[in-house]
Amino acid sequence: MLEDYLTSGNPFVAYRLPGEKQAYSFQVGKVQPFSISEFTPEAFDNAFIAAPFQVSKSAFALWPVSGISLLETETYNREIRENKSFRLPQERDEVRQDYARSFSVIREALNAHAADKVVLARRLEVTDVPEHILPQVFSQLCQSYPNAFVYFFDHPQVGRWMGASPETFLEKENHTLKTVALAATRRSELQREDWNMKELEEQGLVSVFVDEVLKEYGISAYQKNGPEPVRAGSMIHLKTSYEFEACKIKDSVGRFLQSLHPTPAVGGYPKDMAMRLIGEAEKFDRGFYSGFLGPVNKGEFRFFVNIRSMKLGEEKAVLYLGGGITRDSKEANEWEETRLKARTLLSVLHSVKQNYSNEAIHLR
Ligand SMILES: C=C(O[C@@H]1C=C(C(=O)O)C=C[C@H]1O)C(=O)O
Repeated sequence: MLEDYLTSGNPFVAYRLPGEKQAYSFQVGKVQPFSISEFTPEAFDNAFIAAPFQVSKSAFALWPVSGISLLETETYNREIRENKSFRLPQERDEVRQDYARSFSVIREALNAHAADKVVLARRLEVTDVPEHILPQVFSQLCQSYPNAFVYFFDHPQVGRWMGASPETFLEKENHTLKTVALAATRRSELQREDWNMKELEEQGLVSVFVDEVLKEYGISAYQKNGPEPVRAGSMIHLKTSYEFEACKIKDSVGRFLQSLHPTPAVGGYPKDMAMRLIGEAEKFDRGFYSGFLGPVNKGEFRFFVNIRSMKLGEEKAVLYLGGGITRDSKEANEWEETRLKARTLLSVLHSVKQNYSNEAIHLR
């Protein structure tokens, strides 16, 4: 199925929801650019939504040409497992120095108390990624990350993206809305659970922001659990879960999405200043990275943050990797954290490539 879309050049969407066995796919027909403040589950029923990082830019709704099909993801080679011995190759000095420069722009602003947290992202480019291995990479991501939202889609107006996101943005199921405050990163083999002040603060700021948005919408009765550690591939994050009644924002779901996006998990705190600083420090457009995406169906929707993702094109993959910077952040640790996040996709790309051609992956 995915092979057919790729060879025919037809736009498509494929996704696998967290915890589910089956994936879905469809060929894209109608497309509608829209502002996320206009979103209602009714008007966008059956669509797959992709919203960019910047709220001022258009989000896109992609509708199936006809039906949505089930996609088997376990029919591929079961023997390919995430390669635990995978070693991320060294990156070029230039890339390393660019990151250090961007980091110092953010740090100076934080030291001057312009903001309390800013998420700094960078890119990592992998060359020699042939198109024909992509269906298997998707399938392998589904198998390696059963609790992630795994997606692969292509449309000329959005680009070709694949990822395995551990982060819910906003979900509506059975009259209940759910969101999370997810932040702070550790290697999962470090089993220690004594999170330090820096980690508690960077996650706490996401929680503070969610509390503020809920308050702005007059929502005072909500369930809040956490923070608790959650595993995402070879990492552990801290997560606070929120739940409240969907009727509280019945006529303002779109405006609510706009207020919540981007949370300080991928933007920063306060939001507007963090957005400005990201614009100054990062030398590229994030596009759909750290935006949100997911399906809408029968009045319900499941939106996830577009992280642990890559933009695909011309035999290459560009990974986007971010991490929260606070006044206590150390540059070398933050750099290593972005490399750790790269493992989510690179270890799978690597094993699929090895399986096909016995070749390792190459970084540009
Ligand atoms: C921004 C990313 O991840 C986010 C940032 C985290 C952090 O700063 O520790 C942790 C989880 C995510 O909310 C990313 O993976 O690119």
